Amino acid sequence: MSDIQIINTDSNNSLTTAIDNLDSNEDIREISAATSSTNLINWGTVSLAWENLSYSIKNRKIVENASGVVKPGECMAILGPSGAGKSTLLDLLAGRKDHKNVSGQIYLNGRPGQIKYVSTYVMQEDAIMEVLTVRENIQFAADLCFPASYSDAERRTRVQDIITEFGLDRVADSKIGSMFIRGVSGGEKRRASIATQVITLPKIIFLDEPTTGLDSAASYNVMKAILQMTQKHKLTVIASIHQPSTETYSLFDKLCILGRGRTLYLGGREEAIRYFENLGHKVPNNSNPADHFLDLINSDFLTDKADAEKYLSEFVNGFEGSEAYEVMKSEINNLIEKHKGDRDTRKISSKTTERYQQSFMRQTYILIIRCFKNALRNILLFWSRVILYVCLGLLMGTAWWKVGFHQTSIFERLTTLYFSIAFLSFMSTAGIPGFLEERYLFQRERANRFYSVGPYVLANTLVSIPFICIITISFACVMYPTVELHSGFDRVAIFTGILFLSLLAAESMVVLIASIFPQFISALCMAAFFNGFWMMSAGYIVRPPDIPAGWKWAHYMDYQKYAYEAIIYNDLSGLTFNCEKLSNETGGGIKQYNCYYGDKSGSSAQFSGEDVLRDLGYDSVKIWLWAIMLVVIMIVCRILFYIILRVRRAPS
Ligand SMILES: Nc1ncnc2c1ncn2[C@@H]1O[C@H](COP(=O)(O)OP(=O)(O)OP(=O)(O)O)[C@@H](O)[C@H]1O
Repeated sequence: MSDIQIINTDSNNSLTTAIDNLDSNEDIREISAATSSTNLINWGTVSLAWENLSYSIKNRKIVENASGVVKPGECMAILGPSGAGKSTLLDLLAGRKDHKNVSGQIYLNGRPGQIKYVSTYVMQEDAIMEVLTVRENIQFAADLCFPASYSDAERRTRVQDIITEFGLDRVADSKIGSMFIRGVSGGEKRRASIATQVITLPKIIFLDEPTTGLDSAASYNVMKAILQMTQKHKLTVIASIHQPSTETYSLFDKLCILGRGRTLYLGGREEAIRYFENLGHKVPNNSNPADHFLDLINSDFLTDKADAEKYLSEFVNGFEGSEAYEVMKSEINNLIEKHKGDRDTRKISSKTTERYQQSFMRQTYILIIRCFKNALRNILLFWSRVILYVCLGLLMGTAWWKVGFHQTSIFERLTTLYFSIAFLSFMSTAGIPGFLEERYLFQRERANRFYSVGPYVLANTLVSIPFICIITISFACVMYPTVELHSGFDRVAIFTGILFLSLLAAESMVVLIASIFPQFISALCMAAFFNGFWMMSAGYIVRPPDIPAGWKWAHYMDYQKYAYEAIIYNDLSGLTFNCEKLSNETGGGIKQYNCYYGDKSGSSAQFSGEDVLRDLGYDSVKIWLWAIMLVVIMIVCRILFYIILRVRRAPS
């Protein structure tokens, strides 16, 4: 019987299964559900072993013939010089590499298995919301990934426990901190980030360089917290690490030392000193053993390639002929032998087959609360835009102060309205940094199966609505009365409503672009490019009849066209404009008035807004239909956003 015990949380019936023979997707899905829902529960322990693991790219062996074992309660460090293959080995063990380039075996409790369903991979970069407190971040993670059967009190207790385990009590209610808010220290931030990702106590934890960027004291505290958790909960932990200090090094139980993808040593940390001493490389007194090993095996600076190969091969051969190697091999064999008779014992109850802990609606609700808090506190996301738009409203108000009803005001009205749509839409790009930060967190949490794409997209969409509403109203309140556009509640309401829908469409387009181009500069460039493109085809810079036939499609796809035409129609219809007076005399063919629109015979002193709309070709605009078009464009962008997130995986 396997060590892996899965408890059915819904029925409280104990089910036992082995994580093996998971050939069909159905099985994988079931195990995934069961394991993630029971990580916190009495689930047994998992040992990880690998044999003859190799990984090649373009005929180059990045990891070669690696074998090893890590048992529950052990914390192993993967050490090696830069480019030795530490991250690659970690990724291989975590099942994050393309199978077609991988050979060898990975065993969970001595049996082949699907590792990603019993493990968590903690990446180097912090994945945490900077404007939330340490406790809020951990609490949201707990709300998302604990089984629904857990009460609020149980979740809070577990959150407090992990805060204490990671030594974060003192800063539990401090914000993480961003460029605008002074927050916790780098080490505390790293610990909080790790805590949010391992709160379910996955049986195996992979950490990619968890101490990168931290000073030695902070690194020590991070590793100590991880080690305490490893021992307390009998977890299996593997971390790649770059030059640990003596104190940090002393926390590891095991070492795997790599050189150019080959295993130069794998075994106990303390035994490593004796092992290298036997090879004639005694660790000098009062020196850091990790530094000594790394100096010893670093062949990068041997100019002759053959010499470097020979030098490393001596270590590889030395290890393969050593007692440490025999111990490792017999540990792997014992595990395989012990679990030889294990069979996939039972089908897991259908009640445990949900992939996520919370229902779709509950995931959406939790994410809405979190996104809302983030948007409320994250100055970059919306508030910077509110300030910007109010300033812009003031600027426009002073530039086009009370435009009036002379025919020359028509040009000013068209320009003001076009500028309102085009520039405000353009400024949606200000939300890119905040969105990218949130997207990064989404990728990490999705990879750890906290929630699915649908709830995230829905939460992101719904939360943007009230904030864009605030932005639109604050701009309209300043600009509309100062420019003195068409008065009346209904006119103001239509202007604000159309601007609001246009900004929603612009926002949807920006998040879509940023999801396709997730690096800040490329997202910014592409968003600017598309905004420029829509500005050009909206019908103001190039009048609709003059748009070349080959570009007509862009005009009809352009959300700015619908917004611009709708607010022009809203403003001009029902108004009367005065023509330029040329002469007081009448008769004899003398032109009394010069009218830009309407009756141009010279006898008419005024023309209507409808005349202007007809001349410009906007007389067939239907405001409600154009508003629907804006909603359709927004929905299409959001659906594409969903599809992009679904098909795009987090970079490994
Ligand atoms: N996808 C890839 N294509 C080509 N070469 C790769 C790829 N992935 C890794 N490598 C190469 O494999 C070697 C090992 O890379 P890896 O990132 O695992 O090393 P590392 O020990 O983690 O290095 P560092 O400590 O500098 O992060 C490097 O020489 C790297 O250039």
